[in-house]
Amino acid sequence: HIVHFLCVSITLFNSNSSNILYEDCLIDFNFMVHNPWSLDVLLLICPSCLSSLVNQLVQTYKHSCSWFLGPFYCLVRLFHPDYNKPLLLASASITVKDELFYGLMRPWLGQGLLLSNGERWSRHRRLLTPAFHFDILKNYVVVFNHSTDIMHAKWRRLVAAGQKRLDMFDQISLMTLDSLLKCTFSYDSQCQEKSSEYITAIYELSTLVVKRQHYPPHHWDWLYWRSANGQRFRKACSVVHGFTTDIIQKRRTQLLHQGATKSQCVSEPGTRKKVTDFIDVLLLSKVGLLSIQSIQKYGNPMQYVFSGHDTTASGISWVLYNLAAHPKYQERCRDEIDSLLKGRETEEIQWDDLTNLPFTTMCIKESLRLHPPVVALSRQYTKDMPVPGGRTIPKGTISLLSIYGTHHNSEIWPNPEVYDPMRFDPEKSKGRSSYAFIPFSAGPRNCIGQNFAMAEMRVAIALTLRRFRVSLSGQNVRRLYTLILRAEGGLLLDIEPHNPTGPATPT
Ligand code: HEM
Repeated sequence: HIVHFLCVSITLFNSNSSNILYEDCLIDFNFMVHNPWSLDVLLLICPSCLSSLVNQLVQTYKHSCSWFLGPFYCLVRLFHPDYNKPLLLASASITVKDELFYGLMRPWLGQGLLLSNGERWSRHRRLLTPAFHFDILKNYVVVFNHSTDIMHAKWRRLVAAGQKRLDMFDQISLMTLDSLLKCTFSYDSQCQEKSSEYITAIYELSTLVVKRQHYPPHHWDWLYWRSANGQRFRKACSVVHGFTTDIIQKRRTQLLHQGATKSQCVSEPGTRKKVTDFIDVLLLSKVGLLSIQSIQKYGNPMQYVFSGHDTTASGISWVLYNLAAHPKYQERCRDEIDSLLKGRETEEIQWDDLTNLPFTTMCIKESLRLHPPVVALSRQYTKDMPVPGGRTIPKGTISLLSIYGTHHNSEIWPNPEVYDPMRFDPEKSKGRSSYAFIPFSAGPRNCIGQNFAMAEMRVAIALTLRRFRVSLSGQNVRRLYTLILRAEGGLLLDIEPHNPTGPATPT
């Protein structure tokens, strides 16, 4: 690590050898020259410059390019569907999630689905797939409505108190955390109304992982665990792990008393049999009720909360931002939602309604293209990987599949910076590669929660537009690459209550 640290410094200070990576980050390069001993100069990836850096790279290299981080790491960055395809479709047995990017999350998230590889991953994925069955997801729509209602009640109180400018990320990530904890752990955290040690710990961990990622000396465990941040990380981990173990223990005892079996987990398609939730699917394996130790072998279940709440919150926040920036699309979505709910006694969005919001869904997809919550995937392969043009990515090379880059590639998406929901009109989508739009990744390691996320996004967007108008706050919004795509300084939007013609009060 020390050698790498020095080599990275040399690379950074030698502008000739770093012309690709730092073309767009010259501001930081100047900063480095003036502060040669500041450890901050080793911020390899300047989060707020990175999105424009990737834009620039995509414009120059339409398919792929490579980066050298010191002499040790060669990264291949891919931005084209034809290049993404063979890598995304590679079997799990030769695909490895590399440690440079994912390893830092391991002390928190353990060896679960998100971070495991090979046979362990396959077993785990088979175990969890039933937890995302449509018959289970259907029941979550009630929860999505309810969590959104709680958020809107809070917004109304804030507006009444004179505060109409809100940071969407703050508001929406609490809402998605609330609903995810209810859906996955049957746990009502009330996190939208009151703060808790556990919620604070989750926030702390997300922030500390990003800080560590951007500070190479802390990639070295020995140093990190002795640092103040390392100790904060350890403390937050023990709060989160203690919390989940407790919830699982309680649910396990309940199931034990009820004599529950696996057959109760998933209802038969089309029937209304008892449906248990995610934690039950995890606990009730085909060999019977799993022990806490066996559950932990599958990794900390907390990772589903992590993978699910911040990503969905980023997705919803950027949709609202794009609709605030394009009032005509906002109005068109609102008309669609108003006519869907017309004549109903309640404002609840139901499962069957989700397929009846075609324009709103196009707006959501276009936002996921322009502002994908997960900006890149990182992989290593245990075999040489052939890509188009007779080229090969040598085995072991870190391959960054740039979701952001692919979605901003002008070869695939003309005028990529323009927000145009009509790109997702079924007629216009014909003939487009399935690997051109990959917010949820693709292939065997795609996002297991994508239907969950799309359902929650549609419910939250529909109810928000039904009850509020959103407009830009006038603040300059700059994309910020962290573990997920955020906005520098928060995503501030102005909200104004809107009274639809139908019933105005949430159920
Ligand atoms: C808009 C919301 C979401 C987006 C954009 C998103 C995106 C992604 C992406 C790109 C991956 C691949 C990551 C990689 O290979 O490194 C992924 C994996 C995953 N996601 Fe999501 N996700 C979202 C919501 C959710 C939700 C709601 C859940 C759970 C409730 C979830 C659970 C997971 C899990 C467990 C994996 C690992 C799957 C595997 O490796 O087999 N995600 N997600």
